[in-house]
Amino acid sequence: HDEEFPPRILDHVMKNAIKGDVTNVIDVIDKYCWSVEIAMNVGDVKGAILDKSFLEASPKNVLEIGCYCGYSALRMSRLLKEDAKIFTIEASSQYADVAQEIISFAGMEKKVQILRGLSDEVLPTIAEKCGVRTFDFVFIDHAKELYKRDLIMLENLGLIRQGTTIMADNVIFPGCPDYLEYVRNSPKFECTNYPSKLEYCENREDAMEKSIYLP
Ligand SMILES: O=c1[nH]cnc2c(O)c(F)c(-c3ccc(F)cc3)cc12
Ligand SMILES: [Mg+2]
Repeated sequence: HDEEFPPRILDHVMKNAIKGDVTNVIDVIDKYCWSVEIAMNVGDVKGAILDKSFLEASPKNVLEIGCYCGYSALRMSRLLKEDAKIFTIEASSQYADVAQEIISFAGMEKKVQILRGLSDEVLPTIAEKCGVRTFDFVFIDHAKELYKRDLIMLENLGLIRQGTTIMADNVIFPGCPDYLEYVRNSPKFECTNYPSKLEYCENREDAMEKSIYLP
C-alpha cells in the first residue's frame, strides 16, 4: 500500500462526503475503495462483523491499535453510547494527520482521540494519560507481527478486565499465526473466529478473531 493513498482518500472525502455525516463518510470511503483503489481499512464486510461485536459489548472505553485513515474508528464512533470514548493509537504521523482530518470532517473529534506513537511506547502511560483504568473493547488492526506482543502488554499492564472483548483483523491474511496460537491455547481467552474476505476483495479469504478475556 502506497504512502500517497491517505492524502488522496482525504481529498476524495472532503470533496464527495457530507460534512458531519459519519455514515455518509464511511459509505464514501467504501465506494472509493471498491471502485478506485483499495486501502487497508477493515472495510464494509469485515466492518459489519466489527459493528456486531461492538454493539454486543456496548463498551464505555474503547482502544484501537492501528488507526490508519480513521475508518474503523468512525465505524465504532457511530455506535458509541453516551459518554463513551475511543482511543486509537497510530504510529505514522502521516496517517494520524489524515485520520484526524477525516474524523473531524465526520464530526467525531470529541468521541475519538488519536494517540500518536508506537503502541509499546503509548500503552504504558495510556491509563493515566486518558483517565481510563481498563478498556471494555479493543480492536487490533496494526502490524500483524505486533498483535501478540501488544495483547500480552495489555494483560500485564492491567488494561483489560474480566469480559473485555478483543477483536483482531487479518488473522488469515496477512495473518498473525503466533497471536492466534497464543489466544486460542490460553485458558484466559474465549475465542470465536469469523471467516470473511480481505477488504474490498471478492476472492481473498480473511477472518476476524474475537477473544473474550476471562482471567
Ligand atoms: O498493515 C496492515 N495493518 C492493518 N490492516 C491491514 C490489512 O487489513 C490488510 F489487508 C493489509 C494488507 C492488504 C493487502 C496486502 F497485499 C498486504 C497487506 C495490511 C494491513
Ligand atoms: Mg486490517
